[in-house]
Amino acid sequence: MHDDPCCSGVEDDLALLDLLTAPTPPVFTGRYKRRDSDLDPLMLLAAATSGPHVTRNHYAHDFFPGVDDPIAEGSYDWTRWQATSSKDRQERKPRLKYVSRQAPRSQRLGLKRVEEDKENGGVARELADPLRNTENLPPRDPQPASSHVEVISASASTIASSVSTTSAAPVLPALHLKCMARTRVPTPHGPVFLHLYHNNRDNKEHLAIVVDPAQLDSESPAHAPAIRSASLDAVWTETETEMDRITRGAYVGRLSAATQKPSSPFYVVPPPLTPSEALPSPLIRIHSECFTGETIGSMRCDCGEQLDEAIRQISLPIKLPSVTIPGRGAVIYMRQEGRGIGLLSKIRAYNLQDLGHDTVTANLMLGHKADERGYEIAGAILKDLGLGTEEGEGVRLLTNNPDKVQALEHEGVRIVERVSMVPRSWQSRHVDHEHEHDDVQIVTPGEEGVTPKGATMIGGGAVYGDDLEKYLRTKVLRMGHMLPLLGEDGLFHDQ
Ligand SMILES: Nc1nc2c(ncn2[C@@H]2O[C@H](COP(=O)(O)OP(=O)(O)OP(=O)(O)O)[C@@H](O)[C@H]2O)c(=O)[nH]1
Repeated sequence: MHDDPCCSGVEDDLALLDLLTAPTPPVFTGRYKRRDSDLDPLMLLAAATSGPHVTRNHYAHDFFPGVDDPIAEGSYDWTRWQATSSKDRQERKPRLKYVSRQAPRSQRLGLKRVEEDKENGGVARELADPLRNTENLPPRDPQPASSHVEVISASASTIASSVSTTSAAPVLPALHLKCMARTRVPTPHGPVFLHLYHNNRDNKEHLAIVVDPAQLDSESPAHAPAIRSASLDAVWTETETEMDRITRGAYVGRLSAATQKPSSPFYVVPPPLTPSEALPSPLIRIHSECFTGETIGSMRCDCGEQLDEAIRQISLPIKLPSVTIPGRGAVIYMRQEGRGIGLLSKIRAYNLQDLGHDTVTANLMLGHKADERGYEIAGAILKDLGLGTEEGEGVRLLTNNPDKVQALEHEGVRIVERVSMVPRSWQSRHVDHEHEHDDVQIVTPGEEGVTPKGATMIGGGAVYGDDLEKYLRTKVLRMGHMLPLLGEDGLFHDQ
């Protein structure tokens, strides 16, 4: 052993390496005292036995290009070794570069996707591709979380709008859906019941905004059937308490510190006072999420206004020959941002629209369909609320979109009437679209002084502007929305 601490360290390492790599296993004699060295003997051993590509942290990369790969830039091929002067060496200093032996991430993901596509008949790609999937969330487990979950299966498979191309529909698990909670929310148009749904299909929390203020008055007899969620009112577990039911919203009447009456699945709803044929069917809107229009008041679209207008119209009192009853219906709020393409793609589409393309072309340029929404979940929510069922009342649907009517009918929703959603900025120049029923009249709030004109979203009132005009015209001209356009001649033209 050397006395020089520097040399003795290296020699110790080499001796240890020799010993560890010897054909017969080493026997520790206690001659090598433990110390911290610059060279970790275990790393040396790992490097010597596992090949040049193994480093402490990287199992698929070389920071120093492999000596066994003469082609790699910077590597050293000893068979070609020639003595060079120190001047030459300085000129040809090898550049050490980071070299990865993995294919680029995009290529590896691409390959993985092709394999998944083969295995799943194309479904995996649709669900896993982060640029196509709306929220970058993984699909949920197709099985319900627990066996006691009350489920509602929808009647038919998802269909996209008729604007969609005819590619093969992915095979999806049967839809299971459940209302997890409900609560009263006061709004400028009156109280509503907000229902939150979970389902096994898309990992999103879809909502139902139920307008049925008559339910808050549990003392007076009801004139119309209550709009309640069957899955919420069901018994979830044998051990659930009244407080469990009340907390999740399964109660009747209005909650207060003094009144807490849980609903019961065995509770028989008293028959309505008014015969069903005299009642107008509940007014329904299937609304798609629009962060820009509803939250930051974007004037590129009328989505915020439409949401507000729908709640306002549904909340209007209904005047029957002998009595005026509160408005009733629901907005089913679907988390299908950007007509199903997601917020990220919608933001990109807006930039393409600023370049001069319309809303349909911008979607197509991004590799999306003009409309990627499905209505199976919306249909199942309506069914859970007892709306639009074959055996119950039909519904009146607030929309201009013929595809939506068709898609909902395909899901088994009984639509007895379509009610137009005329943009507020167009209302003054259009003929009055007020709904007329033989002896039923919707009370206009201005007349009664009940509620101010619906204007609750950011910016309030009517949305207007060039961007919106272009958007609305495209919906009429390219997506077949059923609204008359005002021509340059000053006349309305049905498209
Ligand atoms: N991709 C895309 N989506 C948009 C654009 N503007 C609004 N949206 C989305 O469109 C959805 C609302 O769709 P609308 O066409 O207004 O309504 P609709 O449901 O088809 O028809 P109506 O029932 O008549 O209102 C929301 O999800 C918005 O986020 C846009 O320029 N591009």
